[in-house]
Amino acid sequence: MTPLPVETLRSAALAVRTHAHAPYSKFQVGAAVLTSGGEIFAGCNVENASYGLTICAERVAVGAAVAAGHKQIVAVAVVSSGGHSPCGACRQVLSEFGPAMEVILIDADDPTKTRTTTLAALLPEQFSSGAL
Ligand SMILES: O=c1ccn([C@H]2C[C@H](O)[C@@H](CO)O2)c(=O)[nH]1
Repeated sequence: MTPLPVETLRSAALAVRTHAHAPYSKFQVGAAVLTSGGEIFAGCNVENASYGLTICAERVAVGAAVAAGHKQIVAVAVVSSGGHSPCGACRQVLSEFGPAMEVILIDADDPTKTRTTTLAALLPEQFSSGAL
């Protein structure tokens, strides 16, 4: 298996995080997804004055990949203060396009503090098209 371009994903996630629209929570998140073809798409969280219409960084990144015609995701890098893992909704949306993807979690306060897990570990017994 080809090694993951962790540094490139980390740079993309760190760069896009600077564009986060997070005036309410002040919690900025950047995400970068890697497609099976090697392309990288990035997204940041986009909050809204209504609060409930906020879109997470991971889902913005997935949307960018899909909008560009890429539906197979092999890895996602997420950067936030503390290096937190994706929320439940994002785990489910990510699973649609890569149930076995690698998940790289980066602490924005110290980007050398990076840990890697898998979506299968974060979301066991994924609900998928196979159920329908
Ligand atoms: O997985 C997550 C969890 C939260 N957020 C964003 C949503 C909101 O803007 C802020 C605080 O929840 O962080 C993400 O982007 N991804």
